[in-house]
Amino acid sequence: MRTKPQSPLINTPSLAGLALAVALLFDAALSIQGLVPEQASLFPALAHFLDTQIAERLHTGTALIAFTSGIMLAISLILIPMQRVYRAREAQLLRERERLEAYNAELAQQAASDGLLGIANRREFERVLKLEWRRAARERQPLGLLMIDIDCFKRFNDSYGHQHGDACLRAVADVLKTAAARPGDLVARYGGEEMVVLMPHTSLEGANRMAERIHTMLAERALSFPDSPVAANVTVSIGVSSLLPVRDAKRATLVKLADEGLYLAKEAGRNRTASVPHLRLLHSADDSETWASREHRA
Ligand SMILES: Nc1nc2c(ncn2[C@@H]2O[C@H](COP(=O)(O)OP(=O)(O)OP(=O)(O)O)[C@@H](O)[C@H]2O)c(=O)[nH]1
Repeated sequence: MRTKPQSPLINTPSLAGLALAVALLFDAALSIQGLVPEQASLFPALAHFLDTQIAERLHTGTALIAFTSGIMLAISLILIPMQRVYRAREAQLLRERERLEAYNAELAQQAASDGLLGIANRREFERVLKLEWRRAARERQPLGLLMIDIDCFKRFNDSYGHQHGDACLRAVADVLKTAAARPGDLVARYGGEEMVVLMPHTSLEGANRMAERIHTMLAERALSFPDSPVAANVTVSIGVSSLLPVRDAKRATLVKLADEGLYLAKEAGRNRTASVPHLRLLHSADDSETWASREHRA
C-alpha cells in the first residue's frame, strides 16, 4: 500500500542545529540557482544572523533532516562564529589591498620618471605642463620654463666614456633639483642631455634668476671637464621663457620659446642664459586680456 509522502521535516534540537538547518537549506537554494556565495547577497545576511545569534562562543549541535524519500540525515556540527572568520579575512584583504596600492604607486612613479636620472621623464613633463598651463590660465599667473643643455657633451662622452657621461648627467639633474626647490617646480629630462624646469607662478625675470642660480650652483659643483672649449668644468646653456596663458597663447609656444632661447645661448658662446624677444600676454586692470608690448631680453 502506498503511503502518503511525508513532507520534509527538520528536527532542530538546539540553536546550532537550527542554524545548520537554515544554512543547509540556504546552501541548497543557492546550488539550485547556480549561485556562489560571493554572488549571493543573502549570504552575508545569514552570516550576520549567525554571528549575532551565536555571538563569540563555539556551539555544537545536531540537525536531523528527514526527506520525503524516507532518507534521514543526521549531522553533528561545531559552529564557529563567522565574525572571527570574517575579521581575519577582512584583515588579510586589507593587507593585500595596501600591498597592491603601494605596488601601483611604485609602478606609476616608475612610468613617470627617467630611470637614469631619477627625475620626471618627457611624458610626465607633457602631462604636468598641460595641467599647469590650465591652472596658470585659471589663476592668471605666468608659467616659466627653462630648457637646459650640457655644453659640448658629445666631447665629454668621447673623452671620458659614457659611464662618466651618465654620472655627469645625474650630477646636473641633482643641481637642477636642488635649485628648483618650490613644491610646484618640476625638473624633467626632455631628451638626450636636455633637461627642463617648469615653474608655476614665475615671470621671465624670475625664470632668469633661477637660470643664474643654476649656473652658479653648477660652477660650485666644479664637475671637471678639462677638454671643454668653454671652461675647465661642466657648464650648461639655458633657454628661458615665460607666458601668461590667456587668449590664443598655446603651451607649445612656451616650449618653443625656451628652445629658441637655448639655441641663442649656444650661438652666443654657451655657458649662458638667453631668451628670445616674444609677445607677452598681459591683462589690464579691468581683467580683459590684451596683447601687449614686445619684450627684448637676451
Ligand atoms: N652618457 C650619455 N650621453 C648621452 C645621453 N643622452 C644623450 N647623450 C649624448 O649627448 C650628446 C649630445 O651631443 P650634441 O647634441 O651633439 O651636443 P653637444 O656635444 O652637447 O654640443 P652643444 O650642445 O652644442 O654644446 C651626444 O653625444 C649623445 O650621445 C645619456 O643618457 N648618457
